[in-house]
Amino acid sequence: MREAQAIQRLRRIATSPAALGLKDDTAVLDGLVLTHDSIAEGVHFLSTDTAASVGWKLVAVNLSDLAGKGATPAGALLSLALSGDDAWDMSFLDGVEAACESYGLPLLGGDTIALPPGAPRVFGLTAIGRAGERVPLRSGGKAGDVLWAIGTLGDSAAGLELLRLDPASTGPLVDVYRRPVPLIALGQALAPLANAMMDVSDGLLLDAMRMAEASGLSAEIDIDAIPLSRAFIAERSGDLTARLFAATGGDDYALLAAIPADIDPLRLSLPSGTTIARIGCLVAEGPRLALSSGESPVPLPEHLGHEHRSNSSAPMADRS
Ligand SMILES: Nc1ncnc2c1ncn2[C@@H]1O[C@H](COP(=O)(O)OP(=O)(O)O)[C@@H](O)[C@H]1O
Ligand SMILES: Cc1ncc(C[n+]2csc(CCOP(=O)(O)OP(=O)(O)O)c2C)c(N)n1
Ligand SMILES: [Mg+2]
Repeated sequence: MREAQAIQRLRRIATSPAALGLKDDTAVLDGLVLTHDSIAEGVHFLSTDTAASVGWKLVAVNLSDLAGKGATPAGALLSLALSGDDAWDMSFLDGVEAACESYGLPLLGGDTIALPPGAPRVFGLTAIGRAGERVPLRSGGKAGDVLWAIGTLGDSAAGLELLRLDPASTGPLVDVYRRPVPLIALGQALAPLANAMMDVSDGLLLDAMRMAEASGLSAEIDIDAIPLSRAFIAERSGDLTARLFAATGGDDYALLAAIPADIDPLRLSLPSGTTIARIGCLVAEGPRLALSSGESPVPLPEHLGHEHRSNSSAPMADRS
């Protein structure tokens, strides 16, 4: 089954208005922003990744969803699966602690289980945030809004490719893959201005299409405007192939915001070193997603980003 099919089925269960029809990254209940993301060995991290970086990543990917809604971290519940390797598990918790301390996220509780020997590691975290004066949804985009990317794209996917070639790889791209930085302060600064906002976790093109879909609009993206880091360009160049890789690789934990054209977020006093780039706009007409480079249209790549899909089609009876 595909992730989208599962969520479609879940929509019939999640009928509370707070669930926002499962059409956003978070739920919004009584002034709280709620999100839950899991990470699994072989799916979100490599067996060779350090335990502390896995703990950090679990917290960071959840905080990124709060950042996308401009929320302030208020608390977390951790789902911990002990692997039987005590040193690994302790180091994992060091990583969880470091990220919680860095972003002022109090751990409030959770659950602990032990995995059967050799089972892949899977962890979950529920992050709870306090909503700001406005919570920008995926669905709030207006025709004419400018699309802004906050943070660089493609670093993590490039880091993962380096690690696949050589698990001993190091450097800034590997660091972004292992220890993503949630853009909490930027999300808080932009939320009051944005008609729509979300974090980019599955790939810019897929997430931009989701924002356009939720807003009943079309997204136009200038592939040349996608923000790339110096490390990314040094590794892969800034040509069209590299840019499409950056726009579809996912795991970025950047933000995508739709902001009215008459507001210039570059005028805000954003934290120094912030990368923020005007990458396109939302329009009323046209295909759901259109790409261009210079003045020329660019055909959409086959895969716009990462979507989970189960490999097994074995019926339940065969699984026992
Ligand atoms: N197993 C699940 N049970 C209930 N809701 C789910 C489940 N999986 C995903 N969702 C909901 O579907 C929506 C989309 O999920 P997802 O794509 O994972 O969001 P994000 O990329 O922001 O983490 C969210 O509202 C999420 O809460
Ligand atoms: C070992 C490994 N293989 C592949 C990837 C790439 N990858 C896995 S999940 C994902 C997208 C984000 O994960 P998801 O579970 O969809 O998070 P969410 O969108 O729910 O925040 C990407 C790009 C990875 N991070 N690690
Ligand atoms: Mg999720």
